[in-house]
Amino acid sequence: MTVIRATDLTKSYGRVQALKGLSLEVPAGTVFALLGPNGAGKSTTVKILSTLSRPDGGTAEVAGFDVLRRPAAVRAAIGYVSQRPGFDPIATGRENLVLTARLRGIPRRAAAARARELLATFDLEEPADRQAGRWSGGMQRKLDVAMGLVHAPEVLFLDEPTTGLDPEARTQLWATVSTLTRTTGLTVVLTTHYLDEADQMADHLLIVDRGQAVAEGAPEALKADLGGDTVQIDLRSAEDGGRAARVLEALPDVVHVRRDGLRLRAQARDGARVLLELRNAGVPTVAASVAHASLDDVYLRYAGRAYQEAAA
Ligand SMILES: Nc1ncnc2c1ncn2[C@@H]1O[C@H](COP(=O)(O)OP(=O)(O)OP(=O)(O)O)[C@@H](O)[C@H]1O
Repeated sequence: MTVIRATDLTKSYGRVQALKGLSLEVPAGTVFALLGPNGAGKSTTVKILSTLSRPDGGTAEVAGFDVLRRPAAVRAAIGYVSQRPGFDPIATGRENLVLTARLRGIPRRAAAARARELLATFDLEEPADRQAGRWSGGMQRKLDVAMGLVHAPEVLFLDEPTTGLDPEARTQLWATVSTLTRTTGLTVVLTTHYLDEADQMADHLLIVDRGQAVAEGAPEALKADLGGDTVQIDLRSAEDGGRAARVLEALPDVVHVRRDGLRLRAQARDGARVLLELRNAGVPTVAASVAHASLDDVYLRYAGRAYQEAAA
């Protein structure tokens, strides 16, 4: 079942075209990640889907409601956790949750019960009655996510949920979110510029570059589509580079041979065999490595530039 469907979304801010016709479909009960470098258009997409911003063109439906015609119904069906903290630092964690629930129209007693339940789910019972402003960054982030879940939404939007968190807090948040989707059927849509986060968390991934979707699928499938191993070879001279490229291009099962100065990269079904063929052809190498294809390789293949380069 599809819980979000967006078609051909466009959005400009003055002369900046943030979205140039982006479409997506999110299956219910999954973690769906929008991955891309800063400025790719991820936040703009999430803001449109959560009714915080209007598209210039295109359509979007969330939980069966059109975002432009039924914004109130969409808002009732979703939770939204922005990049910036949303809790009141002077109030305790419990007070923040109860207040959020009351603002959502939940009666007093039920609000207190929901707060208790969420504090337990997010392992926040210990600091619950201390001011949230004094909590650790990881705890505060969990509180923000818990506040987004107070009214038990169908869909939870998380904009860059782990930016600024230490590795342990990130891992904890990933674990909690994936448990939630498995146990409650919640659909999570998150944006991230971390390749490892997208790789580990997402059931389904949409790679966004310059306002457009460039690739889509399960992380494992996207990597597998590249054809197995990534081979990287460093050569001594441009002449050796040319020879090596010719050897690689003549091999079956080797694709996307790219030269970058004295470095050669290619996708191969059997990376070790490629290195052997190069040795048999007598091409000397300075260094060589074989690794499973990563999301970095997926990005390079579909966006046509390295992820680091795009992020810079
Ligand atoms: N309110 C705004 N006014 C002007 N330009 C904007 C505004 N919001 C976004 N933009 C521009 O639109 C483009 C897409 O921005 P968006 O925030 O959607 O990207 P992003 O992929 O979410 O990146 P980030 O992680 O930096 O938020 C960028 O060029 C950005 O500078």
